[in-house]
Order: sequence, then C-alpha cells, then structure tokens
Amino acid sequence: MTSGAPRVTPIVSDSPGSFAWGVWNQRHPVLIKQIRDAYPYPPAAHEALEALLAESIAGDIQKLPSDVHDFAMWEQWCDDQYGRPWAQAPFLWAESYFYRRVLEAVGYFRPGPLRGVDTFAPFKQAELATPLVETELTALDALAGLGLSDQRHAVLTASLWGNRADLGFRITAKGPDHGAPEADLIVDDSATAWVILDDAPSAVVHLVADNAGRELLADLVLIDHLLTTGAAVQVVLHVKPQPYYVSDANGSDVVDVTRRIAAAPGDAADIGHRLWAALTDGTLQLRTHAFWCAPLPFDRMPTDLVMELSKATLTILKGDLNYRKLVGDCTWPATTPFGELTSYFPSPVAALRTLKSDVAVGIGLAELEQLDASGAQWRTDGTHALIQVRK
Ligand SMILES: O=P(O)(O)OC[C@@]1(O)O[C@H](CO)[C@@H](O)[C@@H]1O
Repeated sequence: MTSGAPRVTPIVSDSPGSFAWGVWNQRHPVLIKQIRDAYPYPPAAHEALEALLAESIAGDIQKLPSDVHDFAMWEQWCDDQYGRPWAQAPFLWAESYFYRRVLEAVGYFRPGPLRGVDTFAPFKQAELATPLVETELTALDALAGLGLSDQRHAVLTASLWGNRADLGFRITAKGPDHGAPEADLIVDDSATAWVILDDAPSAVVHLVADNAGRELLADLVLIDHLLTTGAAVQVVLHVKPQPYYVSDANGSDVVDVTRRIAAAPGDAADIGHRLWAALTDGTLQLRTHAFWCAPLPFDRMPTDLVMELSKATLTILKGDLNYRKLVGDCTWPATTPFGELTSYFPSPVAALRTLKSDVAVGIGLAELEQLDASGAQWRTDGTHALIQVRK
C-alpha cells in the first residue's frame, strides 16, 4: 500500500462504545426479549434465542444446520466467516447472518403451526395502529392542492424521513421518530432524480423498499405520485422474501399497508384504491429476491438481479442498510465521492437514507467539518439524512 493513503477496512464490532458494538451489546438483548414476548414460542425456541444472543455477543460464529433449505446458499455467502468471533466479522455480514439465525431459532422455516409466521409482525402491526399513521393519512388531503414541484418535494421527503421509523433503530434511539426540528438534510440531489425521470419518455422506476409500516406507507404514496403524474409508467417494488432487520417489508406488508391507506377517509382512500388497482394490473409490480437478505454488498449482486435492475430508468434505494450495501460498509472517508463508489450499479441510482450507522460518503469537506465540530452523533442518531443520486 502507498504511504499516506487512508486504509479503508470493513466495519467490525469489536470496539466497545462503537455504534456496531452497541448494536450487539445493547440493542440485541432488548430485541431478543421482544421476540420472546411476541409469540407463545415453545421452550426450545426461547433457549435457542438466548443461546444465539450469548454466541453473538461473546462467541464464535456457528453454521446453520446442514438440513436447512438455504444451507448451500449460505455456504456461498459465508465468506469464510464461520468459526470466527462474531465481533471480528464484518458488521454487515454478521448482522444479516444474525437475522437468519433468529429465524432458525424460532423455527420460521420448520414444519409446525408457526411456520412462515412473520417473527416481527406484532411490532409492525402495532406501528400501523399508532395515531401518527392516522395523522399522516389525513395530511394527504393537502397534497392535491399543491403545485407539482411542492408535491414532488412533499412525497420524496416523506419517503426519506419515513426511514427514521425503523423499528430496529427505535429500540435504542433517543429522539422522536417523526419530523424533528433538528432534522437536517446534508446532501440533496433530488433535482437530479427528477431530471432523470423527466428526460425519459417512459420511465420505469425500481424502488428497493426498506421498512414496513410508516416508511412503506410513505413509499407507496411516492409510488402513486410517480404513476399518477406520469413521472413513471411503471414501478417495480422490491421487498424482502422473509423477516429481516425487524421491520423490513415483505409482500404481506405491502398488502397490509395498501389496505390501511385504502381504508382511510379522504384522499388517502383514492391513493389506496389506485395502488391496489396498479398492483392488480401490473403497473406496480411486486418482486422479491433471496439476495435482498444476503450479507453482501450490492457489487456482488447475482446476474439475474443485475439484468433486472439494468432496465430501470432509476433505482431508488431506501434506508440505511441498503445504503451500507450500496457503497460498502467500510471506513470510507466521508468525502469519498458517492458517484465513484456506486459506478458499478446497473442503473442510475438514488439513495434516500437517514443516517443510522457510521458509513457516510459524498459529503463536502466544509459541511463535514461543521458536522464533526457540532459534537452531535450525526452519523448514527437518525437526525440527519441524505438524498444522493448517481446518473
Ligand atoms: O435499513 P434501515 O432500516 O434504515 O436501518 C437499519 C438499522 O437500524 O440497522 C443497523 C443496525 O442494526 C443500522 O445500520 C441501521 O440503524
């Protein structure tokens, strides 16, 4: 290596007090308790969850049982991590594997009455039932009265800040989970995103979803806006194939949230019914892929997904984890150009992300110095956000 160049390494979790360390040592003990309380699991599941927690905090990474349906896939994805201490494995790899092991502990894929029952559904359902959802749905009545550029701003920023409502993050987050006065958009490339869409005669947008509940609600409103204004002729919505990172959206969440929007009074009902019709006629297509739960960055996307996304006029990636997978979960200097790190991505790409982990790139030096001097935990506390676009 040439002298003087900063050494960029994958983020790991072995440094007490670091954000990643806190996820294992502070967030996960609470999460495991919440999972144990969420369903009347049999004793073996409780024991397996506690054993997983202990292993992941102080032990070495054990393999999945060899009879699981995705064993071979994990052999391909394992990147030589089995047998290493969890804390020394890349944070990105270890967290995804942890969620797969949670599903194993509760028997999600095993024959039995709770087979296929979403481990995190009670949390997602509770969030959809909060009064905030009512308020957000009522606020949609004001949308139609706005001019196009104000509508665009409203739907895009709602989708962006909806990402604060992630339920894994809320376990240890201190601030409010909705529009906060201290909220700050560090980079706003949204104009570029609209130019990409306006310049395309028949734009097809792919949106890679993050969380269910209020974030997905805002994403669906954005999708309806794209379709009704003609900014896109088709939207493809990608969701996770299985429970993941607590509140990540899967197919049934899309149905639940669309129903919730359609059941609301006022303009929300029209949006909900339009979304339902779009899902039915294929204007809005719902897709999933095993790779969305892989412990790998997107530059290792399989060919079929590359082919699919290469047809997109624009791919919108939602949330913190998709951002980590997009740019690589590494100790990049925050001034590293976003376009440089995402040049491999098969289509123009827009990342809409509130900052909830250490990775940040594409930030101007002056802005960065100001943020660092503020003394705030701006990289991890969810108060700041990025809209970054690469044409
Ligand atoms: O992708 P999301 O839902 O925006 O965020 C996922 C997240 O809560 O999980 C990780 C820690 O567990 C962090 O990267 C991030 O805060």
